Amino acid sequence: MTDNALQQTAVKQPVVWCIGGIDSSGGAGITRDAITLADLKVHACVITTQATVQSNTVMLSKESMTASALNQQWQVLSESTQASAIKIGAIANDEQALLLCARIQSLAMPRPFVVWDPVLRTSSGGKLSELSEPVVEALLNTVDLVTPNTQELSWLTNMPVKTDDSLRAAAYQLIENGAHAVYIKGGHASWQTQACDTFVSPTQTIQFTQPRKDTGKLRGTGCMLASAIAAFVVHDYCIEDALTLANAYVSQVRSDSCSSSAHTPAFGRCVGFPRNPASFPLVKFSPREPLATQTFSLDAEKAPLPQSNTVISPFKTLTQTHLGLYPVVDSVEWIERLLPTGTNIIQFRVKQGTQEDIRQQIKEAIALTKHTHCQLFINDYWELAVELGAFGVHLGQEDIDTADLHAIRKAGTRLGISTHGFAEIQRVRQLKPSYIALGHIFPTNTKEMPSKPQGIERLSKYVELCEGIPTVAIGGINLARIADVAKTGVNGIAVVSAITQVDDPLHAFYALSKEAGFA
Ligand SMILES: Cc1ncc(COP(=O)(O)OP(=O)(O)O)c(N)n1
Ligand SMILES: Cc1nc(C(=O)O)sc1CCOP(=O)(O)O
Ligand SMILES: [Mg+2]
Repeated sequence: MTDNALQQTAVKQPVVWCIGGIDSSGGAGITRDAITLADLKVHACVITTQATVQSNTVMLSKESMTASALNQQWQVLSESTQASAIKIGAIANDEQALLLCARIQSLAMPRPFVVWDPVLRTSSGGKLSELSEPVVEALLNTVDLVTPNTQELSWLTNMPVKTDDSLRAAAYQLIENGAHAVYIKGGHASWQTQACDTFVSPTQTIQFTQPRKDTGKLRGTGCMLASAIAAFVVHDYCIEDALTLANAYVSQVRSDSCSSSAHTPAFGRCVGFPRNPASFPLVKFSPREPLATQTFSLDAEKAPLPQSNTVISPFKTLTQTHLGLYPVVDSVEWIERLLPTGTNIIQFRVKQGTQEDIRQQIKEAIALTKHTHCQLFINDYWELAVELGAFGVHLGQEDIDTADLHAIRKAGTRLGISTHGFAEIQRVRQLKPSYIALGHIFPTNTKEMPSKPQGIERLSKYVELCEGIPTVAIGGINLARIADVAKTGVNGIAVVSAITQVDDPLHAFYALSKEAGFA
């Protein structure tokens, strides 16, 4: 590659500024950050806080930058590049920290996302940071996310972190102290049987669980994680997905480094975008509870705890997994009208009406489809669907917090669940539903969506991740877009307006099916 071509590649990629120490052994610090970012198609610019002399087992010495040298590096960078995100690692002292706080606060709004990995010690045993309490607080108030391990969490809060309860209390304390969000790495939490990372923000708690893996000699996994989070944020993933992907990325590098001897173990290798479903964590969402009322003992069936070794029996499978076009309609008349197309699946999605009226309509819909091969899913009304013996029920993310999933499974009612990204997929994969819906792929006028449209590239990755569970794409799919959607390998394509808002719905059904290659 010519210098010119190299420069062009770099310019096209988003830029993350990495601020931290140099590890002369090459396993951690800003070297690790730059390698991770390059692996995830992000260009790293670096600002050095200190130069450390260390091997893989021991730290010999360190030399900190003066605040003025740090300032000069910042100045030079800000004149030549714009940071899409900033990743901070080891900060040597209060002077450096206060300078960084001031510089970050002076950035124009909207500021880039800032993640601080508060490295206290190196894995080779050396102390890297001497920060006073008020300065730690100033940093916590400035950055968007802080990613301590349990020892660093204890240092940041001055609280013991030795159990799940004390970990949660310390995380909540950090939020009370002004941190915007915290992601605690569970690798050092020796009391846990699984490796459970915990994200806490003022509004929610998310747990990411993996089986514990022998880390081998791999170093710099904390730097890797925080850099990967920054990379996925600048690639425009929502924070929940960026955390899920970063967790999966580190797990994939770990597995690779344990299974292969063709490289230096402390370095690991580049593995690229995480694609192996086995590397993804189980994800559990819960609202953040007030400190005083924490219980954490949620009903295991309503909100299953992420235990990667728990055996959950699957929901009843579909009778045909080749779903084809999946009309989503709001009346019995629509079902009657579309049944002659021979559709394999249809959804009754009604948002208005009294309970009695809806019960009557569901009864009629079931009667209409009973002796056909059409698989009828009832949206939202899971109790009526179970009671009246519908083929299946379709539920959204909020619904599965409250629905009695055990009752649905016991009744043999199939279950389809909506998802909108990697974190939600990892939340529901463990429930083993009859299908997973992936939305919304394109902008839609049918429903107000809080999430962004996913696009075809992400859809392909979601389909891969759902391995073994049938998938359905939904959202803004029409005749012009359906062929690209079908190429991703989804089992079904759900449409509302492309059938119900056109002059000739039957013709639209056949045309869409043909274009998708279903007919
Ligand atoms: C196939 C399919 N996918 C997604 C949805 C959306 O379901 P939900 O999140 O429950 O939202 P509402 O449809 O209830 O507004 C769906 N219905 N079908
Ligand atoms: C009901 C619904 N759920 C979505 C999701 O992403 O969960 S998108 C959507 C609307 C789909 O309608 P149309 O085909 O007209 O765009
Ligand atoms: Mg619903």
